Amino acid sequence: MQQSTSIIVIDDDPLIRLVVSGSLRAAGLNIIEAASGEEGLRLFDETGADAVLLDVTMPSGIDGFTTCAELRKRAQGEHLPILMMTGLDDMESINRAYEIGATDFIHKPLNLPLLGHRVRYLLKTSSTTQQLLQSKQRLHQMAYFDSLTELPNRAFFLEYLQKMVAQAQRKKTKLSVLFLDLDGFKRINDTLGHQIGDQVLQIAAERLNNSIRGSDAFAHFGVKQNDISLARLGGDEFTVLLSEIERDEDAAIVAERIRKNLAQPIILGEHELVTTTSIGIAVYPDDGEVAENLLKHADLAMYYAKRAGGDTHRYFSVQMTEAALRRLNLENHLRRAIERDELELHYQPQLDTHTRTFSGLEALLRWKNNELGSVSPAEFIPLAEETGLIISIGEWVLRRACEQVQVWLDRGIPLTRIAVNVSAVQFLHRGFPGLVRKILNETGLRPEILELELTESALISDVEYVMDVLTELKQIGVQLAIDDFGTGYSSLSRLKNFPIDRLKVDQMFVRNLELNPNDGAITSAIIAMAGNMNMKVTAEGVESKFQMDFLRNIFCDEVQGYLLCKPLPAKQLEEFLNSQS
Ligand SMILES: Nc1nc2c(ncn2[C@@H]2O[C@@H]3COP(=O)(O)O[C@H]4[C@@H](O)[C@H](n5cnc6c(=O)[nH]c(N)nc65)O[C@@H]4COP(=O)(O)O[C@H]3[C@H]2O)c(=O)[nH]1
Repeated sequence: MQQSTSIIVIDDDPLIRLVVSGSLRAAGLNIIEAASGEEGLRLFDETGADAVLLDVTMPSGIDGFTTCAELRKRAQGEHLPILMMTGLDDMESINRAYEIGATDFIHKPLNLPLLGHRVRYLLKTSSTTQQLLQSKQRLHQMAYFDSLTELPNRAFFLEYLQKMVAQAQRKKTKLSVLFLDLDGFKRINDTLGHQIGDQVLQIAAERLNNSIRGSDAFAHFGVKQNDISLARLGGDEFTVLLSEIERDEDAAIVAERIRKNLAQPIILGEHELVTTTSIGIAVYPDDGEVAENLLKHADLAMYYAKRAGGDTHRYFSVQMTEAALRRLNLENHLRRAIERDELELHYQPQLDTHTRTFSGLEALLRWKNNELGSVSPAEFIPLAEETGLIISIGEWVLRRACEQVQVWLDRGIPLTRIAVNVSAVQFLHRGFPGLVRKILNETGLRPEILELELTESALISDVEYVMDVLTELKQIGVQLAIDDFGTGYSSLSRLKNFPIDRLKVDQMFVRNLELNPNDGAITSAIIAMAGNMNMKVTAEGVESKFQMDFLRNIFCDEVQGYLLCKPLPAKQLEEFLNSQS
């Protein structure tokens, strides 16, 4: 036992103090003497102690029981070994001593030679108990808290939510679960690395905490309110529980406060990041009567907020479940579409307005499934992007299109270009340029024949990374086009830094040419500016002669649309091209 181990001996009898202290000092312990309960408490507060020896009867002040109870109330005294000194047959005192929190007792007259051993034994068992307690606390922390943000985790949240649902049921009140997901977090992680990703999550957790501070949602749980009013479920998913709301709308007020706080830019070194948040809301009892369903429905509502473009909130509705079932069904079938040979490419010709010949083709994906019938790419491409299936599907499209065009070129059909749509997810996936190079090698197609149609959204993330990929693609020798131009975020001045060969004006402008003179003006301006930047322009969705003439008059390089030809399967497209020559 170390000399620094200190024991407070509290007894009003100076003789007992003397002999007890002497015996304990001889056992190597450091002794502090106190002549009353009050003095003992004061000394404990001032110096602390590893154990206390305490006389039961001290007539002049507070007695041993009160002193023991007072010691136990102190944070430091909760697990303090307290040895009480009682009369030999005083069963009542012994029982009371245990009830009040004494660790053990010794009776008078004291057996002094044994006293040192007794106290050392007590200290030893107490330190083992302390260690057990600490490991229990650590285990609890690990099981119920997330180590990165120190927020409660999914297990904690679900248990707590169950309790709160039971309470809401008893009290006939409403509660609300908010399910949060950071928009574009995966991209931050992928492009800037996990360390930055982790920092973003920590900052988000802190902002969340600040957003809900002051709410009393967790007051009754016996854990500090700010620690548990929200949880991190994993990844970039967080939840907030509002355990009592009056009206459904109250949840949206909280959601909006959170959304705005989280949308503030985050500065990390030289990076300025904006992470917006999508929030789904489910309200008890309407949206679910058990915790798991409420959480599931809030998650589903979050997914709809995300699909609406993110940075917003959505309330759960029953229709969402139906749509989710369809989505799940679609996803299951889509996973096996390639191996079941359900995918096919159609090709739509593009007309060169200067030479009046069909110069290029756009490959458009079609999916026909026995159970689902034909599914529109507008429906399954976003699903493929969300599930990551677009990586294998996109590779299939690229290979199939290159193979087919090479076959046509070998047959002497004079094609100068095949345009293939590339999703943002696919473009930003590591190794995309390598894949393009590999497919060109495998199929033997000359690189300049292949044009990759990128979306504006692919270009707005990490500018440096995007520039590297574009440069590598240009080194391979392929052409680069921006699809659906005019509707997205890019301005032409931003695009001028990128090595882009062509803009495809969005169908929306072409559709309104007859009705809205503004759209005509915008289209003319895009064509003029693109010309200045050495980019060609293709107009999509041309359906009428008026649109065609208008576009030709403003020197649009190429047009594509139902007026000329619908997207056709390979065989029919070949017949169409042959009929034109
Ligand atoms: N109203 C009208 N529509 C016309 C006309 N001419 C062509 N279209 C349609 O307009 C869409 C043009 O393709 P997009 O803007 O790239 O838009 C495409 C593209 O974003 C995506 N997509 C299609 N195939 C692929 C693919 O292989 N990979 C990826 N990542 N996306 C694809 O799905 C979208 C929709 O494809 P589709 O349904 O094939 O729809 C095609 C095409 O069939 C017209 O005169 N009038």
